[in-house]
Amino acid sequence: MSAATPGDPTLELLAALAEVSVHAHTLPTIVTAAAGVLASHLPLRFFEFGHCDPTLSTADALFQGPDAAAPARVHRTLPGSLAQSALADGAPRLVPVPAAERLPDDLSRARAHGAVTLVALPLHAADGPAYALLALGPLTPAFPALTPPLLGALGRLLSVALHHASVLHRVATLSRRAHADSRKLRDELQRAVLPPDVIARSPAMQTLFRDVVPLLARQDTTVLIRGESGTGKEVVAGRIHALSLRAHRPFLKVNCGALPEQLVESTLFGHERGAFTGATQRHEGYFERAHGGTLLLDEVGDLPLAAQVKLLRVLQEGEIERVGGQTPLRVDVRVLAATHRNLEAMVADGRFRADLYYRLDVFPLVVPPLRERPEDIEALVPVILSRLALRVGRIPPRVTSEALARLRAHAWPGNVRELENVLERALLLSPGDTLALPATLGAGKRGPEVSPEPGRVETYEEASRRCIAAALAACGGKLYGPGGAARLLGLKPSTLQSKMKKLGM
Ligand SMILES: Nc1ncnc2c1ncn2[C@@H]1O[C@H](COP(=O)(O)OP(=O)(O)OP(=O)(O)O)[C@@H](O)[C@H]1O
Repeated sequence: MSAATPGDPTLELLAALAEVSVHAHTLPTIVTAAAGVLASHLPLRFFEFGHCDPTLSTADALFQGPDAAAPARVHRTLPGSLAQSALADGAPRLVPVPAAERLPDDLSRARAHGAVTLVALPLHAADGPAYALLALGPLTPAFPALTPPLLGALGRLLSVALHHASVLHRVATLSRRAHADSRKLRDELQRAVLPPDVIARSPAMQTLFRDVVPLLARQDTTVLIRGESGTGKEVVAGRIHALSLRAHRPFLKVNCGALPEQLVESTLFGHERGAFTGATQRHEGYFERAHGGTLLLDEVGDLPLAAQVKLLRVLQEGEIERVGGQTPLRVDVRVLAATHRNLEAMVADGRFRADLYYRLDVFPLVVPPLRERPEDIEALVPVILSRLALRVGRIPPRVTSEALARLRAHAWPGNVRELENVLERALLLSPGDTLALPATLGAGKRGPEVSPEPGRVETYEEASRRCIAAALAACGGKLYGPGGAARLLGLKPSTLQSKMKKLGM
């Protein structure tokens, strides 16, 4: 600095470099700005600039500065031996390049017009010592203006700029990492945290909801959700949709078992006006309405064979044809299918198409029956009671440990839906603040058979429920076919089904 006097061009040069150190935020911008300042204040016709880490041992590594964004040109062009000698004693200095030194093309061209000199400046960067190297050439009479004090001041200014750059670089890296971490955490949280009304306390359900469902949600494959009636297959399907990229698009559910046979196709695929008597207007089916989203085909085993063929075509080709329509329509729908039936047996009987079965069964998923996860019963009871009580404007009643033990001991052939029904009845029977369970929960007891209280005659409904539940429990929940509850009770499958519906089982 001693070389500078007010009005001196050297002072102006330092002031301009000070500006650089304040405003430049990355090493390349420091380099470019400093180079611009030097070029405008010193009549140099050529120079290059870079910084390097003297702790790296080989000459090549010497030019690989700690910042990957450092100007590559210097890294490539300055011979390592030359740079090492320029940086040898750690003091700011000018090193004339010997005439015999082999130089890269660009510096050789510069040397054709005069000598080339290196300027070595020790810098103090945030992450340890570094050096700035300037290759100057060809020299002009102004060159001696780069005196050692000026070089020292230049080095200090560049150190400050480099320090800023390095701190900013770290802040930017940390902020990028923090962003990525928070995104990851949010995703994990979304996966791990279930909505409060979805219960998964048992290990089996935790694995299902925390591991399997998020994994399936990320794919766009068909999933076949299996499990006894009322186990929560629709709840699982809803979570798959909610965690998928289709979450902001529709999630529709159609119960294939509840559709009148002659309307199955038009309900699923739509129909054109006049396609059949009564088709007074064009109608969009479930597939069209679910476009972009997810469609749950509940009770897929109940689809008539004709509709099965059409469904297979949609799954394979992504196209539907409205009933009475001529042109296929492209639809983008993720299909989830659910069933409580034994589809393998139905395929063997010819009631379900084998090709459709294999197409649906891409990823089979089984929701275990409630009797296999008593921990969930305990957690479900307060959630269901709160929901039911809220509906009728009551405070949820207290559940005694005896009541809970009874609920845990029951076999729940109708699973969570049956638990909901029992609790609804119990709530009606409990005007006070303690839940009173009905004398019989149903016939699906795991423990010793509990008969109605002595002296009380069972109602017809209670007896039917107990009888059906016992048959279902004996058949492991299987309704139809050999070893099914219908055969055991001597009923037609459709009769058993309608009785169960009537009883809310
Ligand atoms: N894990 C759960 N947490 C809270 N409620 C549940 C859970 N599983 C099921 N339920 C409730 O139980 C009832 C039946 O569930 P859902 O309709 O999903 O069963 P499903 O297996 O699809 O039945 P179906 O075979 O009759 O179609 C619903 O009211 C649902 O909200």
